[in-house]
Amino acid sequence: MANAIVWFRNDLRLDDNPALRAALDAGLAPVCVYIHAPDEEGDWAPGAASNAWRHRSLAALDAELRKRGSRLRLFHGPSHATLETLVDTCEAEAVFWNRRYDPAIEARDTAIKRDLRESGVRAESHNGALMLEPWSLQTGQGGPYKVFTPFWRKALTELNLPETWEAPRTLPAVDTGPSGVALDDLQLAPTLDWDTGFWTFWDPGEAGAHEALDVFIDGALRGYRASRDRPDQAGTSRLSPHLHFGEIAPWRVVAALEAERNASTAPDINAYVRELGWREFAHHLLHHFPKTPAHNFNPRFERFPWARVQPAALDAWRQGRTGVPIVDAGMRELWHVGWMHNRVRMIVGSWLCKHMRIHWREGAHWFWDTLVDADLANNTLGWQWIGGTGADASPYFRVFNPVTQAQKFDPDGSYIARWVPELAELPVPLRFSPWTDPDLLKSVAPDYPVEPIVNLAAGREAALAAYQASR
Ligand SMILES: Cc1cc2nc3c(=O)[nH]c(=O)nc-3n(C[C@H](O)[C@H](O)[C@H](O)COP(=O)(O)OP(=O)(O)OC[C@H]3O[C@@H](n4cnc5c(N)ncnc54)[C@H](O)[C@@H]3O)c2cc1C
Repeated sequence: MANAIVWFRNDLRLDDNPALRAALDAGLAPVCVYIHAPDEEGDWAPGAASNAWRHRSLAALDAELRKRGSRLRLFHGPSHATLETLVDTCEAEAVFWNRRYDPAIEARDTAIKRDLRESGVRAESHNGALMLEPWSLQTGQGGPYKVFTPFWRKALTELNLPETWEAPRTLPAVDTGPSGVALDDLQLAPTLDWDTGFWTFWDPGEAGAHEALDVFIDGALRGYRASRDRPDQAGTSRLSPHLHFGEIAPWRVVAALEAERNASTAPDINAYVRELGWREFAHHLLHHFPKTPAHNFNPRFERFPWARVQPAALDAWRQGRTGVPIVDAGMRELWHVGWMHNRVRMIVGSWLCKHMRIHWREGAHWFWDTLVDADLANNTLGWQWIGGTGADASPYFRVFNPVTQAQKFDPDGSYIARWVPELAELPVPLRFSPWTDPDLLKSVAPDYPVEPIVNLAAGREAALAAYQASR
């Protein structure tokens, strides 16, 4: 049996893995490799939380491969040269991989594919991450979509999801070629154990992804439409890091949900699939507007008077010490868990970009380093949306009031009490705005800021004035 390199990247799974399947369908024995090359990711080398996740996910993938008689070989980049060496030393006829869509990676992969083909090697990339390729939909005028609703309406008419595919129970063992380096040599795991809190919440790897999906289907799916906005409840699937690392295919998620469809679950399933649609839209935008991770989608914001960054104020936001409980709860959840509820991502983002008037890029970079689901397409869309600078965005003049947001989405203050425990002794209404009773606040939580770092009303007015001035 001849060999093929299967180059794993953000597709750290065996089931529903089109590249692995292509190698097997071609009658080739897969040599499974992962190449660590963060300097090839342009300005967006993976952050610390992402690396911590990847370390465990690679270990899980290797364990799954070994159960089947194969193994994962790990290498340091550069990717191009490493693949060429592997083709020679493993006597491989072909290289298969699943596509990634980050601009720097797309450019790199295009060059690698061209060069491999020119040297007579079969080089093939597949879609392992999305329900629709980012370039597959066009507006009536022939351009990219910039608004989600028409994009998704069109996408629903074009969706043709693949059947799910189970990887074989055994895979050929290939002995030729280098065995690679040890996982620890990639230095992905943190040297200080700041991530210990993560692993009570998460189980990286394909089995963990399947488990998270099962938990969601047995629990939060029913009622998702309403509870997805409630950070005080386990109302969402928490599949985002699993989807980002490709530990589960989106079409497997949809197939599992569709199996539950009936008159009562249909609204929740439709709402969930629509959220997956935002993920598709984010990749569509990133593909067509590759500069948006660093530049405002809406060019008029190039003139916007963002505030000069005060390091102490930015640190207060990052560390959850702004004096606004729902903002601080979100930022502390992020630090402890590597994840934050979507509603709270919007609240902390609005606070940063509007009340503090700090450029959304600062927020995007902090999320990039601290989120286990950090994803260039989704993070860019999320920050440009909440910053008001994006394609289909919340307008800049819509300034979230963090007190009314907390009252609405954390009505008994339990999310705040969980992540800002020093405020748990306060009566519920005061947990939303503790500065309104400074004496009680000082007696209950002497170390908590007595007032917000930006006055709510004044910050809102200043943001709106800056917006007006830049029009
Ligand atoms: C400022 C900001 C930054 C964000 N950064 C990221 C990021 O780096 N990575 C990331 O995956 N998501 C990001 N999001 C989107 C969203 O917050 C997360 O996808 C969601 O909270 C993940 O939780 P879940 O899996 O339980 O979501 P669920 O509600 O269970 O949704 C299911 C899946 O749909 C997708 N999805 C849901 N909402 C969105 C959305 N608004 N945009 C794109 N895809 C979505 C995700 O893949 C998610 O796993 C960001 C949102 C904001 C406002």
